[in-house]
Amino acid sequence: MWKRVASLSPLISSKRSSTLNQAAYTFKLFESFTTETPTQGNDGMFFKGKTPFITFVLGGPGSGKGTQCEKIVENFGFTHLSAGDLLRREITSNTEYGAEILDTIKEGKIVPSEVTVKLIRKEMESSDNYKFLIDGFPRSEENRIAFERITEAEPDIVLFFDCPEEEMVKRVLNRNQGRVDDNIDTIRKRLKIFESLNLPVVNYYSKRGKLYKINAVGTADEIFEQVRPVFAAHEELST
Ligand SMILES: Nc1ncnc2c1ncn2[C@@H]1O[C@H](COP(=O)(O)OP(=O)(O)OP(=O)(O)O)[C@@H](O)[C@H]1O
Ligand SMILES: O=c1ccn([C@@H]2O[C@H](COP(=O)(O)O)[C@@H](O)[C@H]2O)c(=O)[nH]1
Ligand SMILES: [Mg+2]
Repeated sequence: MWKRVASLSPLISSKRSSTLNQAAYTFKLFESFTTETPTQGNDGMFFKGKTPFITFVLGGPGSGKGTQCEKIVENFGFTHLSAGDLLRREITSNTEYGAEILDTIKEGKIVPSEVTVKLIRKEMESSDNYKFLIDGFPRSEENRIAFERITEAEPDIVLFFDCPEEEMVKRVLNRNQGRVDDNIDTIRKRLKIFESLNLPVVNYYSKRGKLYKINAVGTADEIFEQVRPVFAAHEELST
C-alpha cells in the first residue's frame, strides 16, 4: 500500500502533493501499527507483574509541565516521558520520520498519533518503572483515542496546568533552549491548537473525574505545593 501511495505523488500538483505526502506519512505509520497485535491489556502488556500508574500532564505551551515533572520525578519516583522530547529525539537522530516531525513542530501542528504513541509505548515497555508521567500528550481527542486503542491503557490521573496566555508567551520567549518552535509566530499557532484540540481532552477527563487542575501562576516551588498532595494521596492509597 505504501508503494501505491508513493507512486501517486509525481502525478499531483505540489499543494496537493504536500497534503497527500502527509496522508501517506500517516497512512504508512498506521499500517505498521495495524500489523501489530497487542494481545494483553493494561496490566499485563508492559509491566511484568505491576499495574502501571499513568499520569497525563497537560497544559499550554510554557505552562510549566516539564518543570513540574522534574519535581514529581525527584519526589515521587516517576519516569518522565515528554512526548515533545521523544519527537525531538527523532529529529536529532535523523530517523525515518525526523524531517516530517521537524516540519510539523515548526508549524506548531500535531504529529500523527501513531508516531507519538509508538514512541511512548516503546519507552514504557523498556522501562523498569511502572509509574509514568506522560508530558504534553494527548494533544487531541484523536491522540487520546489512539493511545487507548494501541496501548489498551488509560491514565489513572490527569494534571492540567492552567496558565494565562500572556504568562505562557513570556515564559516560552524567555526559555532560551534553542527550540525551533519558541518564536512568537509558532507560539501563536500552538496556543490556537491548544485551545481547539487540547482543551477538549482536558474537558473529557474532567467529566470522568480524573482531572486535577493546578493554578500554574507563581513560583515553580509554589506550584509544586499544589501538585504534591495529588501524588501523596495516591502514594498513601497504594501502600
Ligand atoms: N512557575 C514558573 N514561573 C516562571 N517561569 C517558569 C515557571 N515554571 C517554568 N518556568 C520557565 O518557563 C519556561 C517553560 O517551562 P516548561 O518548559 O516547564 O513548560 P512546558 O509546559 O513544558 O512548555 P512546552 O509545552 O513548550 O514544552 C522554562 O524556561 C521554565 O524554566
Ligand atoms: O503528543 C505530542 C507532543 C508534541 N507534539 C509536537 O511537539 C511540539 C512541542 O511539544 P512540547 O510538549 O511543547 O515539547 C508541539 O507543539 C507539537 O508540534 C506533538 O505533535 N504531539
Ligand atoms: Mg515541555
